[in-house]
Amino acid sequence: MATKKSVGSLKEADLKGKRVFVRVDLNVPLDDNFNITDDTRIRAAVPTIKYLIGNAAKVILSSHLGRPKGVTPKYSLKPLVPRLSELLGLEVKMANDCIGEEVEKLVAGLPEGGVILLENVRFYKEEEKNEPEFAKKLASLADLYVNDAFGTAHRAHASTEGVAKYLKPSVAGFLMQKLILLSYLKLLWIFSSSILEWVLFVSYLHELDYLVGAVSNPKKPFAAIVGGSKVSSKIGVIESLLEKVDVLLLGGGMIFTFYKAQGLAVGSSLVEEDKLDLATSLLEKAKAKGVSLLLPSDVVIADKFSPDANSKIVPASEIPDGWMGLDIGPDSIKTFSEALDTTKTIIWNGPMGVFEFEKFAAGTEAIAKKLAELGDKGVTTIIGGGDSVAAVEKVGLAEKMSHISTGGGASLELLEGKPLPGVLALNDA
Ligand SMILES: Nc1ncnc2c1ncn2[C@@H]1O[C@H](COP(=O)(O)OP(=O)(O)O)[C@@H](O)[C@H]1O
Ligand SMILES: O=C(OP(=O)(O)O)[C@H](O)COP(=O)(O)O
Repeated sequence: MATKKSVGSLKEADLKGKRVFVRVDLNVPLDDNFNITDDTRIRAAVPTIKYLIGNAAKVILSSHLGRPKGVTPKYSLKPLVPRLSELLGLEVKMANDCIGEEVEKLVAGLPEGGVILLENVRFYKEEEKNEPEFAKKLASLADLYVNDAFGTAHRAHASTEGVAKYLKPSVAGFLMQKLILLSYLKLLWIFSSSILEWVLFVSYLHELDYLVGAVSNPKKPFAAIVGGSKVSSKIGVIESLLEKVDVLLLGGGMIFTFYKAQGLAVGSSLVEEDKLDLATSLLEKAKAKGVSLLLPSDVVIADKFSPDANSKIVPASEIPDGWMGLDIGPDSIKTFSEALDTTKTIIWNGPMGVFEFEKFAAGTEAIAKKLAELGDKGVTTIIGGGDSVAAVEKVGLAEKMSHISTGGGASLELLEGKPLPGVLALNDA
């Protein structure tokens, strides 16, 4: 990092009349009627966009939503336009595509201070493959590049990484700038011999100190809670978490791969078959390291993936064929709560269950309440991830947490010490 500082930051860029390609992470949760159930990520993108509008730039917003395979109306970004327009105080224009002639015409007609939102960039498979020709097409729409998509900073995709090669300057937005400062602070912590320098720096940037503390010097015991459904993306992170944490609680869709690796039946629960060996080795590693790795002892199972499914609570070892685990059970909530009672720092990514369905929300809500209660007692609590933050917002406890991060996988990879491609690609990184 910090190799090409001369090109400058967003504050130094000449913006008047310039077309700016802004990658944001607007991957927000939507319900079945396309209502936004949590707008945290939209709100987090607003300061950068408002700054660009205020400096007479022509703003071209790009984001993904979900993981579509090709053009899928369900994953259109259109439902976000009203909320985005409301937050920005102007009418955001929606493009029907993210590249091509029609988009070029829309961009050409953009007034200074105007904003268009491109359609879901993942409608093109070239996005995730980071294909140079696709990145060039995105780049051709603009004069400069701003990346403010912290939640997607761990992905080397065309709109998060590739495009930076063809658009100069390419700089961080304000949300991402926090991240770059964070990386700097990490190095400072490692190399600084002056505690005073460190204390001064951290107090100056106090909004970062929770994450910095968690990354470099957590108050111990340190616990991580990992759940959610992105098992293949996140199971690998557990290996490095085992180097850092004293307690590791697993929930959500993550657990069934571990159960299966132990020879338990998991019915039709979410399982990553090719991660069974990894799960076994993680259990062994936890034991060897003396990390208290807890899997739920009971689960709430359902006969279908639906809010009105029949449900029952069973021991983890008794999931029948045809049933799937959609939440952690009451005994597990109790055990997890007790394990958290003695900790001083907690980082949480991934809901404990399918909290979007009331029948399977109890585990996530109980853990959110536990963190809020511990936060009141001085424990540092950090929540990251689109759905995890949505869950905590849903129960009205976001304000109680020490730090809310828009990134789940990105925060975990940061904690792992991995360089994030979306940050490295920038001129000011
Ligand atoms: N047991 C489970 N089976 C399937 N999906 C689950 C399970 N538990 C939680 N989930 C789902 O995980 C999703 C969130 O996962 P993820 O994207 O990894 O979290 P985040 O967005 O916080 O990083 C939620 O939509 C939730 O419904
Ligand atoms: O929601 C996201 O990450 P998260 O679920 O880890 O918080 C980001 O938008 C990245 O999405 P991806 O994991 O489909 O690349």
